[in-house]
Amino acid sequence: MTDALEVSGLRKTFGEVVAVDEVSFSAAPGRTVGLLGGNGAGKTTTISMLLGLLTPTAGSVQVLGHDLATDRYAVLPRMNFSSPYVDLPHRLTVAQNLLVYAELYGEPDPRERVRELADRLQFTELLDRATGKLSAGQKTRVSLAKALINRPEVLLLDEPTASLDPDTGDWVRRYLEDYRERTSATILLASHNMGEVERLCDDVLMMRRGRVVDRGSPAELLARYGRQTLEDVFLDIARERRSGDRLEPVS
Ligand SMILES: Nc1ncnc2c1ncn2[C@@H]1O[C@H](COP(=O)(O)OP(=O)(O)OP(=O)(O)O)[C@@H](O)[C@H]1O
Repeated sequence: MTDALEVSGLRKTFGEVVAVDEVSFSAAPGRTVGLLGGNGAGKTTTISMLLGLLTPTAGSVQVLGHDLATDRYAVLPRMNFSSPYVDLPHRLTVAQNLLVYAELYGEPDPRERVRELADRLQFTELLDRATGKLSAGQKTRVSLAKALINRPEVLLLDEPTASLDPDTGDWVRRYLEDYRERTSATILLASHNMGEVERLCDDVLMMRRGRVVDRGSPAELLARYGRQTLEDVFLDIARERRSGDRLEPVS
């Protein structure tokens, strides 16, 4: 079976700054891969290259069997993303913004698709509000609706529950689990929320200064570091102690 995502030797430099270095991983259809790392670790830069928004300095990205560098238009309609860093136009209402995307993706009945998503993600009462006047949490929900509008087979999520209160955050996580179950979508999730990563991800890549410094399923990582939570594993990696070139967990 072809992997839905296949990333090989990905590298991105901005002048002197090496933002992403030698990142390789793959994800089979239906799997969820987590990107974990502190501020500046390279998560957003990696996602931007997977979307074709940034051109890699080196390496390759295959999505659903297509090389993103040469064949991106074959695959962009089948993927989508949400990111707190991308703002929708403020003056348009939520419905107007989402309609633009529904039309762009060629939905046969764009208005019905927007109504359906607003209903599913429980923000029907926001449809006629100006997008710029929404709270951060409301924007996050609308951004998720935008990400799901074309029923993506590959979904890239940068901090999907940022700014959500715990109850709404939990609701979004359940929604994503349900979406994955219904569609077998492949999800790449960058998050600072360790509980979220532990719950949703089959595989986790731990990033530090642009590199993947450890990887495995949440259970494997917990066992390897002898920790109870991914948060503790994360702290071990963030406060690494090196022996030669080997990364050793801090006891
Ligand atoms: N356009 C740019 N020009 C110069 N440097 C950049 C640019 N974009 C990112 N960087 C640098 O690349 C590195 C990785 O940044 P990136 O945004 O990918 O990290 P991140 O893991 O998403 O961090 P955060 O958790 O804070 O969002 C950082 O050192 C950042 O300053």
